[in-house]
Amino acid sequence: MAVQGQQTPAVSHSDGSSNYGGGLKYGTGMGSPDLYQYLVEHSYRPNQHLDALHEESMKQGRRGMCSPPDSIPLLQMMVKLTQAKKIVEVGVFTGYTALGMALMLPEGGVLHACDISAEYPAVGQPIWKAAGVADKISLHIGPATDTLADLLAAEGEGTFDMGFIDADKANYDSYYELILKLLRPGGVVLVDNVLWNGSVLKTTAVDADTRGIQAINDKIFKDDRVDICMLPVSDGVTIVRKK
Ligand SMILES: C[S@@+](CC[C@H](N)C(=O)[O-])C[C@H]1O[C@@H](n2cnc3c(N)ncnc32)[C@H](O)[C@@H]1O
Repeated sequence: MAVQGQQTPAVSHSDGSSNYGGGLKYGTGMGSPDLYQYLVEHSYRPNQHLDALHEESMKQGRRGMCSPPDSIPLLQMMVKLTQAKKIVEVGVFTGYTALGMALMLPEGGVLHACDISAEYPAVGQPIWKAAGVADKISLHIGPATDTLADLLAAEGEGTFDMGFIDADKANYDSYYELILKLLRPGGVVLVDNVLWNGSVLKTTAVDADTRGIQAINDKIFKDDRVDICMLPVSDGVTIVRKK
Protein backbone atom coordinates (compact mmCIF):
# COMPACT_ATOMS: atom_id res chain seq x y z
CA MET A 1 0.00 0.00 0.00
CA ALA A 2 1.49 3.32 -1.03
CA VAL A 3 1.33 5.78 1.81
CA GLN A 4 3.72 8.50 0.71
CA GLY A 5 2.09 11.65 -0.49
CA GLN A 6 -1.16 10.99 1.36
CA GLN A 7 -1.30 14.45 2.75
CA THR A 8 -4.24 15.19 4.96
CA PRO A 9 -6.04 18.46 5.61
CA ALA A 10 -4.53 20.26 8.55
CA VAL A 11 -6.64 21.22 11.53
CA SER A 12 -5.35 24.47 12.96
CA HIS A 13 -5.28 25.11 16.65
CA SER A 14 -5.47 28.42 18.37
CA ASP A 15 -1.75 28.34 19.15
CA GLY A 16 -0.89 27.86 15.50
CA SER A 17 -0.15 24.14 15.70
CA SER A 18 -1.85 21.69 13.41
CA ASN A 19 -2.76 18.05 13.61
CA TYR A 20 -4.34 15.45 11.37
CA GLY A 21 -2.27 16.81 8.57
CA GLY A 22 0.38 19.30 7.69
CA GLY A 23 2.65 16.61 6.27
CA LEU A 24 3.45 14.61 9.39
CA LYS A 25 0.26 12.59 9.62
CA TYR A 26 2.06 9.37 8.83
CA GLY A 27 4.74 8.14 11.12
CA THR A 28 5.21 11.05 13.51
CA GLY A 29 7.83 8.96 15.28
CA MET A 30 9.68 7.85 12.14
CA GLY A 31 12.96 9.22 10.82
CA SER A 32 11.87 9.65 7.19
CA PRO A 33 8.93 9.01 4.84
CA ASP A 34 10.96 6.28 3.12
CA LEU A 35 11.54 4.48 6.39
CA TYR A 36 7.86 4.80 7.19
CA GLN A 37 6.96 3.34 3.79
CA TYR A 38 9.32 0.42 4.51
CA LEU A 39 7.69 -0.17 7.91
CA VAL A 40 4.20 -0.26 6.40
CA GLU A 41 5.30 -2.57 3.58
CA HIS A 42 6.79 -4.98 6.10
CA SER A 43 4.07 -4.96 8.74
CA TYR A 44 0.71 -4.20 7.11
CA ARG A 45 -0.46 -7.28 5.23
CA PRO A 46 -2.96 -6.14 2.59
CA ASN A 47 -6.58 -7.06 3.19
CA GLN A 48 -9.13 -6.26 0.49
CA HIS A 49 -11.77 -4.96 2.92
CA LEU A 50 -9.38 -2.83 4.95
CA ASP A 51 -7.85 -1.47 1.74
CA ALA A 52 -11.32 -0.67 0.36
CA LEU A 53 -12.33 1.14 3.54
CA HIS A 54 -9.06 3.07 3.68
CA GLU A 55 -9.61 4.15 0.08
CA GLU A 56 -13.19 5.25 0.87
CA SER A 57 -11.96 7.07 3.97
CA MET A 58 -9.42 9.04 1.92
CA LYS A 59 -12.32 10.39 -0.18
CA GLN A 60 -14.06 11.90 2.86
CA GLY A 61 -13.89 15.57 3.77
CA ARG A 62 -12.33 14.81 7.14
CA ARG A 63 -10.02 12.06 5.83
CA GLY A 64 -7.24 13.07 8.20
CA MET A 65 -9.29 11.47 10.99
CA CYS A 66 -8.57 7.99 9.63
CA SER A 67 -5.76 6.15 11.38
CA PRO A 68 -2.79 5.27 9.17
CA PRO A 69 -2.17 1.65 8.08
CA ASP A 70 0.59 0.93 10.60
CA SER A 71 -1.93 1.19 13.44
CA ILE A 72 -3.77 -1.89 12.10
CA PRO A 73 -1.12 -4.61 12.80
CA LEU A 74 -0.63 -3.20 16.30
CA LEU A 75 -4.35 -3.25 17.12
CA GLN A 76 -4.78 -6.68 15.58
CA MET A 77 -1.82 -8.06 17.50
CA MET A 78 -3.28 -6.76 20.76
CA VAL A 79 -6.64 -8.43 20.02
CA LYS A 80 -4.78 -11.71 19.51
CA LEU A 81 -2.42 -11.37 22.49
CA THR A 82 -5.24 -10.51 24.90
CA GLN A 83 -7.49 -13.15 23.31
CA ALA A 84 -10.08 -10.39 23.33
CA LYS A 85 -13.75 -11.24 23.07
CA LYS A 86 -15.04 -7.86 24.19
CA ILE A 87 -13.57 -4.57 22.97
CA VAL A 88 -14.63 -0.94 23.23
CA GLU A 89 -13.48 1.70 20.73
CA VAL A 90 -13.97 5.41 21.37
CA GLY A 91 -13.83 7.31 18.08
CA VAL A 92 -14.96 5.40 14.99
CA PHE A 93 -14.91 7.81 12.03
CA THR A 94 -15.47 5.50 9.01
CA GLY A 95 -14.69 2.40 11.04
CA TYR A 96 -11.26 1.53 9.63
CA THR A 97 -9.68 0.60 12.98
CA ALA A 98 -12.97 -0.98 14.11
CA LEU A 99 -12.85 -3.22 11.05
CA GLY A 100 -9.21 -4.11 11.69
CA MET A 101 -9.97 -5.23 15.25
CA ALA A 102 -13.29 -6.93 14.41
CA LEU A 103 -11.54 -9.09 11.81
CA MET A 104 -9.50 -10.63 14.65
CA LEU A 105 -12.44 -11.31 16.99
CA PRO A 106 -13.46 -14.93 17.54
CA GLU A 107 -17.01 -16.19 17.00
CA GLY A 108 -19.28 -14.50 19.55
CA GLY A 109 -16.84 -11.63 20.08
CA VAL A 110 -18.10 -8.05 20.08
CA LEU A 111 -16.62 -4.62 19.51
CA HIS A 112 -18.60 -1.73 20.99
CA ALA A 113 -17.84 1.18 18.67
CA CYS A 114 -18.66 4.63 20.11
CA ASP A 115 -18.96 7.85 18.12
CA ILE A 116 -20.82 11.10 18.55
CA SER A 117 -21.99 11.05 14.92
CA ALA A 118 -23.46 8.37 12.66
CA GLU A 119 -22.41 10.19 9.48
CA TYR A 120 -18.95 8.69 8.93
CA PRO A 121 -19.57 5.21 10.40
CA ALA A 122 -22.24 4.89 7.68
CA VAL A 123 -19.41 4.94 5.12
CA GLY A 124 -17.86 1.86 6.70
CA GLN A 125 -20.95 -0.17 7.48
CA PRO A 126 -21.38 -1.74 3.99
CA ILE A 127 -17.70 -2.72 4.04
CA TRP A 128 -18.04 -4.24 7.54
CA LYS A 129 -20.87 -6.27 6.05
CA ALA A 130 -18.89 -7.36 3.00
CA ALA A 131 -16.05 -8.39 5.33
CA GLY A 132 -18.48 -10.54 7.36
CA VAL A 133 -18.00 -8.70 10.66
CA ALA A 134 -21.00 -6.34 10.79
CA ASP A 135 -22.67 -8.55 13.41
CA LYS A 136 -19.57 -8.26 15.61
CA ILE A 137 -19.65 -4.45 15.72
CA SER A 138 -22.18 -2.77 17.99
CA LEU A 139 -22.36 0.92 17.06
CA HIS A 140 -23.28 3.41 19.82
CA ILE A 141 -24.03 6.97 18.74
CA GLY A 142 -23.74 9.74 21.33
CA PRO A 143 -21.15 11.44 23.55
CA ALA A 144 -18.71 8.68 24.47
CA THR A 145 -18.63 9.55 28.18
CA ASP A 146 -22.36 8.74 28.29
CA THR A 147 -21.96 5.58 26.22
CA LEU A 148 -19.10 4.30 28.38
CA ALA A 149 -21.10 5.01 31.55
CA ASP A 150 -24.05 3.12 30.02
CA LEU A 151 -21.78 0.18 29.13
CA LEU A 152 -20.44 0.15 32.68
CA ALA A 153 -23.96 0.04 34.09
CA ALA A 154 -25.14 -2.61 31.63
CA GLU A 155 -22.08 -4.88 31.46
CA GLY A 156 -20.33 -4.24 34.79
CA GLU A 157 -16.75 -3.56 35.87
CA GLY A 158 -13.94 -5.83 34.70
CA THR A 159 -15.89 -7.29 31.78
CA PHE A 160 -13.84 -6.01 28.80
CA ASP A 161 -10.56 -7.32 27.41
CA MET A 162 -9.46 -4.34 25.36
CA GLY A 163 -10.12 -0.67 24.62
CA PHE A 164 -8.97 1.86 22.02
CA ILE A 165 -9.19 5.60 22.66
CA ASP A 166 -9.12 7.74 19.49
CA ALA A 167 -11.64 10.59 19.87
CA ASP A 168 -11.66 14.19 21.18
CA LYS A 169 -8.45 14.68 23.12
CA ALA A 170 -9.89 16.99 25.79
CA ASN A 171 -11.98 14.07 27.09
CA TYR A 172 -9.18 11.49 27.10
CA ASP A 173 -8.98 11.50 30.90
CA SER A 174 -12.70 10.59 31.24
CA TYR A 175 -12.41 7.88 28.58
CA TYR A 176 -9.31 6.48 30.28
CA GLU A 177 -10.94 6.29 33.72
CA LEU A 178 -14.15 4.74 32.42
CA ILE A 179 -12.32 2.17 30.27
CA LEU A 180 -10.00 1.24 33.15
CA LYS A 181 -13.16 0.35 35.09
CA LEU A 182 -14.52 -1.68 32.18
CA LEU A 183 -11.27 -3.65 31.74
CA ARG A 184 -10.50 -6.92 33.47
CA PRO A 185 -7.11 -7.21 35.18
CA GLY A 186 -4.62 -7.96 32.38
CA GLY A 187 -6.84 -6.16 29.87
CA VAL A 188 -5.30 -3.41 27.73
CA VAL A 189 -6.33 -0.02 26.47
CA LEU A 190 -4.46 1.61 23.59
CA VAL A 191 -4.35 5.39 23.67
CA ASP A 192 -3.88 7.01 20.26
CA ASN A 193 -2.21 10.25 19.14
CA VAL A 194 -0.01 10.46 22.22
CA LEU A 195 2.73 12.30 20.24
CA TRP A 196 0.12 14.58 18.63
CA ASN A 197 2.22 15.37 15.61
CA GLY A 198 5.01 16.58 17.87
CA SER A 199 2.82 19.16 19.63
CA VAL A 200 3.28 17.42 23.00
CA LEU A 201 6.66 19.21 23.15
CA LYS A 202 4.97 22.62 23.22
CA THR A 203 5.00 23.45 26.91
CA THR A 204 3.09 26.68 26.26
CA ALA A 205 0.27 25.04 24.24
CA VAL A 206 -3.14 26.44 25.15
CA ASP A 207 -5.50 24.43 22.92
CA ALA A 208 -7.64 21.85 24.70
CA ASP A 209 -6.55 18.94 22.51
CA THR A 210 -2.81 19.36 23.05
CA ARG A 211 -3.31 20.00 26.76
CA GLY A 212 -5.55 16.94 27.01
CA ILE A 213 -2.88 14.73 25.42
CA GLN A 214 -0.09 16.18 27.56
CA ALA A 215 -2.17 15.68 30.71
CA ILE A 216 -3.08 12.06 29.95
CA ASN A 217 0.55 11.22 29.04
CA ASP A 218 1.75 12.67 32.36
CA LYS A 219 -1.00 10.89 34.27
CA ILE A 220 -0.49 7.47 32.68
CA PHE A 221 3.27 7.66 33.23
CA LYS A 222 2.71 8.02 36.99
CA ASP A 223 -0.30 5.68 37.25
CA ASP A 224 0.66 2.63 39.35
CA ARG A 225 -2.62 0.88 38.50
CA VAL A 226 -1.16 0.04 35.09
CA ASP A 227 1.88 -1.15 33.11
CA ILE A 228 2.75 1.01 30.13
CA CYS A 229 4.62 1.15 26.83
CA MET A 230 4.58 4.21 24.54
CA LEU A 231 5.30 3.43 20.89
CA PRO A 232 6.16 5.75 17.96
CA VAL A 233 3.65 3.89 15.79
CA SER A 234 1.20 6.00 13.83
CA ASP A 235 0.91 9.34 15.71
CA GLY A 236 2.14 7.69 18.91
CA VAL A 237 0.24 4.96 20.75
CA THR A 238 0.53 4.04 24.43
CA ILE A 239 -0.29 0.48 25.38
CA VAL A 240 -1.73 0.48 28.90
CA ARG A 241 -2.21 -2.83 30.73
CA LYS A 242 -4.45 -2.91 33.80
CA LYS A 243 -2.68 -4.66 36.71
C1 LIG B 1 -9.72 10.27 14.85
S1 LIG B 1 -11.38 9.87 14.53
C2 LIG B 1 -11.45 8.13 14.83
C3 LIG B 1 -10.72 7.35 13.78
C4 LIG B 1 -10.90 5.84 13.81
N1 LIG B 1 -10.46 5.28 15.07
C5 LIG B 1 -10.10 5.22 12.70
O1 LIG B 1 -8.90 5.47 12.64
O2 LIG B 1 -10.63 4.50 11.87
C6 LIG B 1 -12.19 10.57 15.93
C7 LIG B 1 -13.68 10.31 16.02
O3 LIG B 1 -14.09 10.71 17.34
C8 LIG B 1 -15.42 11.16 17.26
N2 LIG B 1 -15.73 11.99 18.43
C9 LIG B 1 -15.35 13.26 18.67
N3 LIG B 1 -15.86 13.69 19.84
C10 LIG B 1 -16.56 12.66 20.37
C11 LIG B 1 -17.31 12.46 21.56
N4 LIG B 1 -17.43 13.44 22.48
N5 LIG B 1 -17.90 11.28 21.77
C12 LIG B 1 -17.78 10.27 20.84
N6 LIG B 1 -17.08 10.40 19.70
C13 LIG B 1 -16.47 11.56 19.47
C14 LIG B 1 -15.47 11.91 15.93
O4 LIG B 1 -16.81 11.99 15.45
C15 LIG B 1 -14.55 11.06 15.06
O5 LIG B 1 -15.29 10.15 14.26
